[in-house]
Amino acid sequence: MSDFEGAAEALRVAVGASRLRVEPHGVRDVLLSFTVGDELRFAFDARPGDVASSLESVAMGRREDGRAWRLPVGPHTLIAGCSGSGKGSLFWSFAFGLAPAVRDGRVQLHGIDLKGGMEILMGRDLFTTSATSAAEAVAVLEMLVAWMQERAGQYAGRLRTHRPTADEPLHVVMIDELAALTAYCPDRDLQRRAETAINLICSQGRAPGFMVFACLQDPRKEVIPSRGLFTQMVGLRLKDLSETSMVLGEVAVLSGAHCHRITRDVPGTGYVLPEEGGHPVRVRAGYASDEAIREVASRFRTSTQIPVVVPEHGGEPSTRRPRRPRASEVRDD
Ligand SMILES: Nc1ncnc2c1ncn2[C@@H]1O[C@H](COP(=O)(O)OP(=O)(O)OP(=O)(O)O)[C@@H](O)[C@H]1O
Repeated sequence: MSDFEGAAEALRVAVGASRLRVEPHGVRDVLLSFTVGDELRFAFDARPGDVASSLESVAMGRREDGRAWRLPVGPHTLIAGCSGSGKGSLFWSFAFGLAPAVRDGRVQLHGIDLKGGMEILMGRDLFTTSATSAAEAVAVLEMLVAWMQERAGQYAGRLRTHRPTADEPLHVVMIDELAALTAYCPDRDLQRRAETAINLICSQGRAPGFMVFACLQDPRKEVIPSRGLFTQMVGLRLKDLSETSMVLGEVAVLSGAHCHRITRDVPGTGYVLPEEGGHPVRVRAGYASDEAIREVASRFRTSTQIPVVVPEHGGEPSTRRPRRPRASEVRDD
């Protein structure tokens, strides 16, 4: 087996394949799988999800074997990739996948984008709350923690798993750059409160239906201490082998996750560990243009938007809790 692993790169080049996988097959045999051509070389468009979707997983794009790439909706997802690796396309593919459920009220998205809102404001109609400053982000996160704990209290001894409905939606916090909140935030108090709230949602949110989907450039522990609370990771293009190992684990690197070898010309490409187990799979997300984001946001807009209010002269930021939309108010266009 190790002889074949050692010769794998030479064999791959000799055959002209884009990829060679070497794995044991039974007790004595070795299986060599060549991928000829590259399914993921050309970009393709992100599309809104299926209206009848069960909310268990979201169609994000394609896998290297040509099959559709579906990402489990949660509970908590971390997308790591350096600048320009295409995190935006994963952010929007995920939001597009949930868009039909946003329109029918089963999902509420909460967008946090501390890069001046450049990313989320384009699709703001999909978001129940939009935070573009650390103070706003903390207001939203603390509101969600309070809702989560209230719902968990109501479920205690009665229900163990949340089923999203328009009355009790799934809440998904979507963070454009997690480190802007947890590592580079100039206000230490807001940073501490944001970290506490994210940790609480990541550790207690699954059962009552509160999830986090966050993007991150730098996966080091100093930058994201709560990395271990995220239940699934996607590794896009990363700087080096040690970063790939931080995101997907050493075993995944040994079995072929090569985020550090992804080239710049295929943004949105990364590796995931499939739910069913086995080798890491190379995937690519669909591309969401600005026009597509605006179009999907207007078509699937949420009927519940909550203004985030931050007092001008100090004091605690707050959000106004909305009345839950009645079924008759849910649009059907
Ligand atoms: N799936 C994709 N297919 C084709 N092009 C893409 C895809 N995803 C992103 N791009 C393009 O790649 C470039 C970088 O993408 P993006 O801004 O999403 O990267 P990023 O990882 O968010 O970077 P940063 O962290 O600096 O914001 C953009 O020009 C974008 O249009």
